Amino acid sequence: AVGAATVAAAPSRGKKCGTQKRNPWDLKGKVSDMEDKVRTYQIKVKTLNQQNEVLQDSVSQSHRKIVEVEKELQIQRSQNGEYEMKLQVLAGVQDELEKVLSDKNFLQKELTNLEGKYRVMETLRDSQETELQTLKESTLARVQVNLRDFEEEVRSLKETVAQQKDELYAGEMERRRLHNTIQELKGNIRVFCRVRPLVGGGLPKHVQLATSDNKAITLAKTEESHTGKTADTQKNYNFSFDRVFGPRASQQEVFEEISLLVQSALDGYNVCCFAYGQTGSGKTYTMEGDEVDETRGVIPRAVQQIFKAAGKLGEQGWEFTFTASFVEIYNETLRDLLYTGKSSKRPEHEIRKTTSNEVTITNLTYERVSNEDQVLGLIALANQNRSTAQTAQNDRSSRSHSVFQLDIEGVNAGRDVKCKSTLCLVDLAGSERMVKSQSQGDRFKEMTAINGSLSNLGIVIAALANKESYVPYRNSKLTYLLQGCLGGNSKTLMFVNIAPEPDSFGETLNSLRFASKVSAVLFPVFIGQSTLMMSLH
Ligand SMILES: Nc1ncnc2c1ncn2[C@@H]1O[C@H](COP(=O)(O)OP(=O)(O)OP(=O)(O)O)[C@@H](O)[C@H]1O
Repeated sequence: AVGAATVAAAPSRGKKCGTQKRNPWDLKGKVSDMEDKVRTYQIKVKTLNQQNEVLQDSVSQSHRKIVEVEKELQIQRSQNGEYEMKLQVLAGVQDELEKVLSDKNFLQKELTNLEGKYRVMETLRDSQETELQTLKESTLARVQVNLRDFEEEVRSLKETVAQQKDELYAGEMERRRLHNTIQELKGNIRVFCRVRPLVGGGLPKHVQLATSDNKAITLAKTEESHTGKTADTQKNYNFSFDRVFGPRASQQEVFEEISLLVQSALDGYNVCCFAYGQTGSGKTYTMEGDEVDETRGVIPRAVQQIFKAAGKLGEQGWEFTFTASFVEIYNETLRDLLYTGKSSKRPEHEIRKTTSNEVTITNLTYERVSNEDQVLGLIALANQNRSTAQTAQNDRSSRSHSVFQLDIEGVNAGRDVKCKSTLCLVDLAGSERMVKSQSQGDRFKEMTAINGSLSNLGIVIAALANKESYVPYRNSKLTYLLQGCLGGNSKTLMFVNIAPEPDSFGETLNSLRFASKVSAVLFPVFIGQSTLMMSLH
């Protein structure tokens, strides 16, 4: 600003000079003008120089400033680069934030939506809870009333049930008493006769059965005239028993009679059933029968009845345990038919009496059973054991007694009563008499043993029926083993099985006579036929 003022002052002086006109001659004046001009110019130059310097100064200053500004610009530019990068990053962040924001908005909307729904649900729940509460209260009240009614009903039903149980128990006891009275009236010892069908079929000619009461049987023998001049005569042998079954009688029919005794076994009475008769007369068929349902014999049917009846008595509080054993008596020696061990290690057996006077056999298999199938399995095992012995000794089973025993123990804990009994089913050895010519050695020994034990059985039964003070149980293994099941309140049933073929006449007559002896000692008063029979001897 100072420079500019100085330069502005110079032209005003020059102008003044320029206005003064010099004469051409006035050289001096002219020189002085010139000098003035020079001085002015000099001043101008000086001023200009000064201005120049000032300007140069300011230019250099400006340069410096430019450098500085450029530097700053440089810095600024590099900062700008950084800023741009940051800006880019921030733009990315902004994008993300915007996305997040839009997500947030979406979620917010959803949330609002859900909150709305939740509120609706809450309202619904509240109303349902109120409804439920009301329902609960009313139902509870109703249920409580019903429950009280039910309790009352249950109490009265329980009383009725208890009363009916008492009545049922009294009824059951009365049934037992009556059943036993009937059995005793029928006789604690009974004899049934069963005629086997002819081997070739058809009806036997010399064996006639009474048609009226199923109790009489007539054995007829035609005797040829020795002289040939008189007509042949027919001799009739009449017998009567508690029941006679003809060749057509089914296993079911036969069992119906025995089933009453089987019931007695469950009622706590010992029951013993024998099959007596010559070899091939049908003893095993009667006692065991075949495997087919209709032809099953006494043992499987009795067992079936017992388990069925025990199940029914279970409803009245009775609990039963059953123990089965199966023993063979051959030549007065006992053999366990349920033995499953090595034959070389077969133990020996002895009949013993326990301290409570019960008969037991040492080393014998006593098998706990609870259903029919188990017993059938044991019968099969016994048959297997018998057939093994059979191969070693021909026809052995006919010459041995086989005794199946089922020990029955019943407890009625509620009534504090117990009952104990044994059901004994015996397939006796063939009863044929000794033929002297054939009976030697072992065979003679066998026959003696069989005849001995069978006749002793007759003697024991007779002694029991006559209520004799001494009963010779110990005279044979069979009666010693069975003494618990014979006598007292026990029920005894003897089957006499007979073969109807004419060539068996002698043995049949013999069997009928033996059975009649037993029958006769039992009913000497009632059965006239027995008296007739006795006279035949
Ligand atoms: N009532 C009957 N109905 C049909 N078949 C019978 C009858 N009784 C016996 N049998 C048949 O007669 C044959 C001989 O009977 P079973 O074996 O029962 O005689 P057993 O007296 O037991 O002879 P053993 O003393 O040899 O054992 C058998 O084949 C048997 O099936």
